[in-house]
Amino acid sequence: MNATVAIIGRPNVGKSTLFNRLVGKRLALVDDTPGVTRDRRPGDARLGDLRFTIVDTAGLEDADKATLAGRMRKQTEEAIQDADVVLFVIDARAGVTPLDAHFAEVARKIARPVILLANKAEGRAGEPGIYEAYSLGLGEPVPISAEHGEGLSDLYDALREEFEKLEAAEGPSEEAETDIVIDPDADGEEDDEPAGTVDRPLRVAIAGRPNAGKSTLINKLLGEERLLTGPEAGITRDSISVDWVWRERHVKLFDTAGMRRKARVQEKLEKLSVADALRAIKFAEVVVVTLDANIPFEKQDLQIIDLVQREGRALVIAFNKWDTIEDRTEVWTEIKYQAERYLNQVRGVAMVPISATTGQGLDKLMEAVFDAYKMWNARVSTARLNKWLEGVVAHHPPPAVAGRRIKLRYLTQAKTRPPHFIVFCSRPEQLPEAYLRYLVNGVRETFKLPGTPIRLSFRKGENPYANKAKKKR
Ligand SMILES: Nc1nc2c(ncn2[C@@H]2O[C@H](COP(=O)(O)OP(=O)(O)OP(=O)(O)O)[C@@H](O)[C@H]2O)c(=O)[nH]1
Ligand SMILES: Nc1nc2c(ncn2[C@@H]2O[C@H](COP(=O)(O)OP(=O)(O)OP(=O)(O)O)[C@@H](O)[C@H]2O)c(=O)[nH]1
Repeated sequence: MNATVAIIGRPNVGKSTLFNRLVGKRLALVDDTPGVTRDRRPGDARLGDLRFTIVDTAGLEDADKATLAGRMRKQTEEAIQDADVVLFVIDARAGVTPLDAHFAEVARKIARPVILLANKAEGRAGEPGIYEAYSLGLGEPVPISAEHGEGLSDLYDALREEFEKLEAAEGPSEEAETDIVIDPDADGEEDDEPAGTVDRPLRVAIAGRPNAGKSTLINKLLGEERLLTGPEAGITRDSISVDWVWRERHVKLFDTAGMRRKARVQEKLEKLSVADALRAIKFAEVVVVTLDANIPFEKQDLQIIDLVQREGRALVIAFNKWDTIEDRTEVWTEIKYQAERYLNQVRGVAMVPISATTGQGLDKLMEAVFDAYKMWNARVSTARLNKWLEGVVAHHPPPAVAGRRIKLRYLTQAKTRPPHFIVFCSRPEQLPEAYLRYLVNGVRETFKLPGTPIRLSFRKGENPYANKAKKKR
């Protein structure tokens, strides 16, 4: 795979310097007059063992304020069209400017993975800008100094991760890409619902251990014996996908091991299915983990659920073969009880009893799939988060460690799909695990995110707004 990576950002943030750094030759013109990069130029880049094509986007020759934003939008969209990954560069010393914010909105709407780079971060002058960068909603900024060659190993890690995802997605699905379409509306947790159209079907994986009924489930959903009449078992190692429409919404379903059962020797199956599940999970936005309601929460089931959680996918659990259960009330009570015990990390996850053979519960299952997807895309405004954090600090502050209280200063959501929150605090390394869980559960309950994997990271630092205020003083 030869990936193409585009560098975008407003004039003068250091795009050409970064380009030169990655290409290793003085190809692009660097100047501190904004707009000196006149062309979109490609170069062969290397970073560690990564090889890729890097494209520097054109600068804007005239600095006519009235047309700048519009022209940048057009140019950026063009550059992004051919790119697999986008590097969005801001100047950490200048902080987030309105033009950056406008630009970030364009970048957020595109279906490409974006890595946010806070350039000119050498020394401490870039620090406030780095914190501010979280507010762009493009994930965690990677501080770099293109000029001094600092932060390149973090850039390497970020790129590598994206390349790996691209490679994984290159398998069976042509359009399996890591979309980062998220809601630019910073003011609420409603989300746009991008997937479900012809162009962007919602990617749903059906995972579960052998014999749980995955193939039967997919066949029933599709209403035809599609999977079983597919290519011969053993021909492909990839999971297979089928397109399907549910209530006018387009869905791409991925199955895992079903097809291969006949081709593989029995003893291999136990091991394989987890690796297979992982593969399907990586393609998917929502994963339906199918359990046999007669024997739910086996070790392998929990392993698969754990994988989904770790991969940060939206999750729904289907309890299949419900037609074979006699005392349904009793069994359901028991399942709910066990779920509390085993599924603490995805508290409140949607659980749906189904029968893949009779079709019972399948509409409920699909409703749960779309609901889970919606939550996975949720965005909570910074204002609401900090209002909540204020209450936490007042009533359940973190414990004192070695006689000093750890201060929680600021909370913001850096990313969706899944929701990822960043807490700025003093001495993050000393916050106890239990307190972290307390915060995650608090966020989950307060902002109504049951069952969604939630990421919460800690950063050492001040409240970026406090910093700004200080600067002004
Ligand atoms: N301090 C510092 N300055 C940098 C860094 N990277 C770039 N610069 C400076 O920032 C200025 C702009 O850099 P360019 O690479 O030309 O910026 P650009 O984004 O390509 O600009 P346009 O071509 O106008 O779009 C130059 O003076 C660079 O020397 C850095 O890491 N630290
Ligand atoms: N009674 C009942 N049996 C079911 C149901 N769903 C699947 N089965 C049966 O369970 C067995 C396994 O179903 P499959 O669909 O092949 O299971 P799978 O999960 O695809 O299995 P692998 O191919 O091994 O991964 C078959 O005998 C199915 O007929 C259900 O809802 N009710």
